[in-house]
Parts: sequence; structure tokens; C-alpha cells
Amino acid sequence: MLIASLCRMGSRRSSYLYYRLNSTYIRRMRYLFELKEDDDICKQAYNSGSFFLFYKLSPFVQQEGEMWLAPRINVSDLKRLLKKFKESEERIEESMLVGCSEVCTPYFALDLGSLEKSALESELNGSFRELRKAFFLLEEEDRSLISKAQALLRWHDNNRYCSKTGQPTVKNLAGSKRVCPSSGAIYYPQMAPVVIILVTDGSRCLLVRQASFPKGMYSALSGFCDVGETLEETVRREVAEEVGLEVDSLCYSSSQHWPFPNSSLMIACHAVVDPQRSMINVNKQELETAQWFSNEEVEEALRMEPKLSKEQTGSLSFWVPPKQAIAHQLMQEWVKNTFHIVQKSSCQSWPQI
Ligand SMILES: NC(=O)C1=CN([C@@H]2O[C@H](COP(=O)(O)OP(=O)(O)OC[C@H]3O[C@@H](n4cnc5c(N)ncnc54)[C@H](OP(=O)(O)O)[C@@H]3O)[C@@H](O)[C@H]2O)C=CC1
Ligand SMILES: [Mg+2]
Repeated sequence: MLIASLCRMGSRRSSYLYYRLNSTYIRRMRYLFELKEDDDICKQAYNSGSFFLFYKLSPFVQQEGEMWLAPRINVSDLKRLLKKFKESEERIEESMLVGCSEVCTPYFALDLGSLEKSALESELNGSFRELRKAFFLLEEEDRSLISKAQALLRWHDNNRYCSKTGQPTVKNLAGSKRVCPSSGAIYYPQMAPVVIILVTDGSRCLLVRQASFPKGMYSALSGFCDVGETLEETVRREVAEEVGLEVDSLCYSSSQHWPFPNSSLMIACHAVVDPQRSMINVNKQELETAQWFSNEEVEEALRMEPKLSKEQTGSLSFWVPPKQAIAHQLMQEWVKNTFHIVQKSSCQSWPQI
């Protein structure tokens, strides 16, 4: 309560003292925590909030010159909009908390899918675009907030009933959980952990194609974690399952929230296999094909614009995901740090069982 009140305080002195007590980051995280924990504080926060709008899970976007933005509207504009469409202001309580600015302006997301789409678009002077398109147009901050917002909106839409009692569940105002009033069961938004692995044999890296990929696109190998597995076990199993290779060592790179088709936490790793045992045996139930590529080939593919590369008739017969996908980042790391990987110095050895 104190944190939220201080965040809202206008006096220079209290802001100064508060700043001295906490870094901006800690202050923001504590503020968001309170909004998630306390419906009253969250309800008050609507008044100073900025709202991302969605239409049936498609985010509202605007183009400004070359730039694409996901505009946020303030609460008075939102109330005006709802009034114009003869909707009650209570609809605001359907919003999900998705973050806050440096100065603790809370960001919410609201889906107006029950209203008329074209009328909304002309009123707002922009359009609702599928996330699969908007994701690659938006800059980092908007992209991440919009992805989180869509994941939350989808999860709430899919979890409106208690799986134990069949009764409707109720969301807390921030949207960080749903509760079944009759059984007391609490449900939290979930995402599935997925490993994404760039396998190398020292001099080459392995890229794969699923039949569902766009024509010519190769990516890193990936797979969902099974219940009960460690990250290392998933990496080892997925590589064995999909391409019939045994991982000797691996290292963690980074992670990414991936909203498609459902919310996944992509956990990116580099994995090393023995070059003497690098014969690929593709599991055709999972993959269309898998192939070893040289450093030069991957470097060239990374330099190409994905859109251009589809039409390109140059020496390369493949292209790779754009920079927004963590697979791209893994390939960049591999291209820049090949020798690092060869020496296995940063890769944790496989534990002896
Ligand atoms: N950001 C990036 O760079 C990349 C992201 N990805 C993402 O990674 C995810 C996983 O990749 P993929 O290689 O297809 O995974 P897997 O190799 O594990 O195989 C996919 C299969 O797993 C089953 N499955 C679906 N959902 C789940 C789940 N939540 N838990 C367990 N099993 C599930 C489905 O089988 P069935 O239909 O038989 O039930 C599906 O066909 C995808 O969502 C993809 O979008 C992939 C590559 C790059
Ligand atoms: Mg896979």
C-alpha cells in the first residue's frame, strides 16, 4: 500500500526520498506487485493507466511514417470510446495489467472484440492487426508488451470455467489469476517451457525444417519440455528424438517469451555433438529435413532480409528467421563465437548419472 501511495505522490520531496530509497526498477516491480495483490489499488490505477486495445486478440496498431506503434490510450479517452459504443464503463475491469512506465504509469490491455471492428478502427484512426504480423513490425518495447498482453487475454478467455467444479471463474482486477468462488481453486496464467537448441559439431551447425515452416526457411531445433524433465534432459531428448544425435555438452544462452501459437517460454541453448558421430537421422514425424551448415552459409543467411530472401535467387537456397526470433540470436552467437563453442569452454559438461 505504501509503495503504491508513494508512487502516486506528487510532492518533489517525497519523490526524492522515495528515489533515494529504491531504484526505479525496484520501485516499478513493487508497484506492479501491489496492483496484482490488491484489487482496490488496481481499480484506482485505472485512472492513471494507459490502455492497449485488442480486437479478438489482434492488437491495435498505427503507422507513423516508416514506424509501427501500438498506441496506448488514457482512461478518459477509453471512457469516451465506450460511451460512444454504448458500453458500460465497467468494461474497463476486464483489462489485464501488462506493465508500467519508468514513472509507474500502469499499462493495461483490453479486448473490445464484442464491438464493431471497422467502426472502432475509424474512431481510433488505426487498425487491428493479427499479432503474427504486428509482432514483426513493432519495436522491442511495444512488441514485448503486446505479446504479453495477448498471451494474458488468451489465457483468460480459455480459462473462464473451473476444471474441478465447472463453475465460472473470476479474474482478479490485474488479471494475474482467476479464482473459482465455489471451490476456492486458484488458476494462474501459464506458459509452456520450450527448449530451442543450436547444435554444433564444432565446425558446422545444424538447422532444421518443419513441414509447416514457410518455404525455404530453416531454424534451430526446438521442443516442449516434458513434465518432470530438467532443461538439460529436454535438450538431450529432443536432439536424440528429432535428429538421432547425442549431445555431449551444452550451455544456456538466453530466453524469450514466444506468443505463437500459445504462450511459450523459449529457453535457448547451444549444444555440442561429437564430430565423429554427427550423421543425422531425421525423425520424419517431427521434421521435414535437417542439415549441417557452415559458418559462412549461416553468416550469409543472417545478413539477408527474410522477406527478400524468399525471392532471392543467389547462391543460398535457404533463409533463417528474422532478428525478433531467438533462433536468429542463437545463430548470430554461433557465427561470432564458433571457436568458443569448439573448445566447449563455456558449455557445461553433461553430468554423469
Ligand atoms: N522463437 C523462435 O525462434 C522459435 C519458436 N518456436 C516455437 O517453439 C514451439 C515448440 O516447437 P516444436 O519444435 O514444434 O515442438 P516439439 O518438437 O515438442 O513438437 C511439437 C508437438 O508437440 C506437441 N505439443 C504441442 N503443444 C505442446 C505443449 N504445450 N506441451 C507438450 N507438447 C506439445 C504437439 O503434438 P500433438 O499435436 O501431436 O499433440 C506438437 O505437434 C512452437 O510453439 C514454436 O512456435 C520454434 C522454433 C523457433
Ligand atoms: Mg520440434
